[in-house]
Amino acid sequence: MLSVKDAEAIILNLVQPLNEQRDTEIIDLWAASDRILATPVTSSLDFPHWDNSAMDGYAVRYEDVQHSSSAQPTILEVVEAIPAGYQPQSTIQPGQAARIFTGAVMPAGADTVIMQEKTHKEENRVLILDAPQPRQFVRHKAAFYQAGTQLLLPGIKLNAQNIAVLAAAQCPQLSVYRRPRVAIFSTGDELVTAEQPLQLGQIVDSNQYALATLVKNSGAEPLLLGIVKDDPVALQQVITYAIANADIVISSGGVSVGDYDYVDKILESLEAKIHIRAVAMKPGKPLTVANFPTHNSVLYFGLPGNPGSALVTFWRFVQPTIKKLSGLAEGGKLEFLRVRSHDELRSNGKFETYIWGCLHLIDGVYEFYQASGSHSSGNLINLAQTNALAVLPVGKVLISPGEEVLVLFF
Ligand SMILES: Nc1nc2c(c(=O)[nH]1)N[C@H]1C(S)=C(S)[C@@H](COP(=O)(O)OP(=O)(O)OC[C@H]3O[C@@H](n4cnc5c(N)ncnc54)[C@H](O)[C@@H]3O)O[C@H]1N2
Ligand code: MOO
Ligand SMILES: [Mg+2]
Repeated sequence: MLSVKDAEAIILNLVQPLNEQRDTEIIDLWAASDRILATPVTSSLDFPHWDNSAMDGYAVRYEDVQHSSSAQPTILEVVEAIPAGYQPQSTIQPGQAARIFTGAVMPAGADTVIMQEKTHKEENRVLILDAPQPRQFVRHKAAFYQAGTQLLLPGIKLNAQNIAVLAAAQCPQLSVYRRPRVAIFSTGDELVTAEQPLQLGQIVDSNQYALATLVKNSGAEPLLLGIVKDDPVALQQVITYAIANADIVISSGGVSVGDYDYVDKILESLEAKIHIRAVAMKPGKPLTVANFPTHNSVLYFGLPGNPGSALVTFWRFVQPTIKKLSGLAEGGKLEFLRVRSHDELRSNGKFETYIWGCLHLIDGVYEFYQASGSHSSGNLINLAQTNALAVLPVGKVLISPGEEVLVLFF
């Protein structure tokens, strides 16, 4: 059976990232949070835009004040006050200073700022009580960034820092990748919505709620196609619609070997190329991944129906796919943390085993706590309030308390 690593490589190889020419939209900077920048940004502004003061104090000529001390202060004439936001009016001559405030433009002639605490003011004169370093407390024009050079690279996620830089560079509108569209539906005659009364044998379609949330959290747009009966005609209709209207299609259920598990058969009837039918992992063994000759860039994930299996396969395979597809420069590689396990973790050693639980910060160090209760992939309940999956590779049957384990943090 295919290993998780090989399955991941096959899947990521099938992903065709959004196109930087076609798949973009212009948005307002106020709406940019978590979007992915599609084009490089340069600015015609230098940062700082002009030499300015880093302190409240006095702008002086270094050569005037270089030998100052509290015993022998230098006395300078204060010729003007320059608050932030105002243009200096004078050129500082030998023996002169300007009162200046943090962020205010340095006046011509001055090259150094003395902080207020090292001075003593007497009417229109100031006593400099300390010898400064040359050019101290001046933030020089273009010291942080030079106009015309690369400011931001495409493929970055727009967080608060990046958005602040774009605002400062006066980019009120910008080009970002469109959000990937992800169609989601659930299969099964036993499924009802959260509002419907339950008859014996029925179960709420919780997967669709979970998957919609995960899709949104991954920066994509869910297209919810509801519950589809275990009926080949209905399944064929919904899959045909989904592949024509989405970048990724996710179904849950119907991918095992039961008489009513139709997904693979319908995909074959639609001439899909099925790249993966099962993966050596637990939970999540019956996983189907396919694409279509007619809709070459659309990827189909038939996730197993058990709630634990659907979530684990999403985290392990679908989330990195969405990331890579969405234009993120860092692509889709998952990052695992190496942490200490608080609990004993067990596997049968035959499959790569994913155990859900919580990462807790203990004295500044993450530790993994296995969720209590059944780890059956049919048990949804103890997945609540978890934030991590511990991974036991094939062949590893036991992680003892205190031993290190690789963990996927979500
Ligand atoms: N003979 C075998 N039987 C099974 C095997 C196997 O290898 N041989 N694999 C088991 C494993 S492992 C899994 S995982 C499941 C996968 O089953 P399917 O993908 O075919 O899913 P269903 O049969 O439709 O449902 C399984 C289970 O999950 C519940 N379910 C389905 N959809 C939802 C949903 N949207 N929300 C909540 N719960 C859902 C469904 O009621 C079933 O209980 O196959 C095993 N069998
Ligand atoms: O592989 Mo299944 O996902 O263990 O229940
Ligand atoms: Mg089944």
